[in-house]
Amino acid sequence: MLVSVEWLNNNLKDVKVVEIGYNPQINYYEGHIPGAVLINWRDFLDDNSRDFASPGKLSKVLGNAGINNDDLIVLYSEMNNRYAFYVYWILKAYGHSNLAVLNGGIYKWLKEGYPIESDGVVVNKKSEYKARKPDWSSRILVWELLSKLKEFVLIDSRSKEEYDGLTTAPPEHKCEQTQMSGHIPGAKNIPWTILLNEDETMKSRDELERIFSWLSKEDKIVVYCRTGARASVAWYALKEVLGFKLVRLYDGSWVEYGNMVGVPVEKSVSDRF
Ligand SMILES: O=S(=O)([O-])[S-]
Repeated sequence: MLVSVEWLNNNLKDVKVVEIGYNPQINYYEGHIPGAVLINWRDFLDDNSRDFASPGKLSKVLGNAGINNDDLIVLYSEMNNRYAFYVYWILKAYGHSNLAVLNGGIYKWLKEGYPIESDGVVVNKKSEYKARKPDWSSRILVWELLSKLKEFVLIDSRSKEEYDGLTTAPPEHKCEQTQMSGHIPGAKNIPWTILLNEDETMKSRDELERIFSWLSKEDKIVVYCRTGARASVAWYALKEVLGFKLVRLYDGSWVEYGNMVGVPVEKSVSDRF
């Protein structure tokens, strides 16, 4: 579910607002939505790998933030809300269905003149959260992707420059290069920014239908980007807005694929790396 800034402002007392922090998390301290707790996106991951937190760890993270299983969680994040969609995808897998992303995130909130708080970190009374074992039917791992590559309709949510092989990372992630540039063979490039309006809200259902009109409801769709965050916006648009049933996120994405030996890669320009 997407909620508007107006709706959130009217319902702040009845929901748990969570800002998903990236590094550095200065933005939260400079100003955040009143009552919003800060949880870093890495807290949703395992401590020692890029896999996801165990149900035990997730229960602790959400419990420490004062969140209960029945709470309506409203997520927003830095980086154009991309980590809010990513965490939405993770929490859905863990069975938290009372979940929303703030449409347009903090950018839209500020633009509309709603109040912010900047007097330190919000600390809620701890609660007893119980995360269930995750259902990863919306996720695909690289071995399955590679073994059935031709079965899938692949959507690459990165920028055209990344897709074309001109760069391996967007400017905000320049330090984290991959060995190879290009894209997974057969993938179609639908940069994630196409799905958003200028005010960072998601495009209307009609506009999204037009963007994805080349897909059929039976297609087995796989979306990917560099680490899974931008592609989670496409996953949301396809699954939650347009109702495509067979859409999965390859969260290993280019950071995994572009560092693998011997996997097929397509690029639109000659090798520059
Ligand atoms: O948004 S990202 O995961 O591609 S860096």
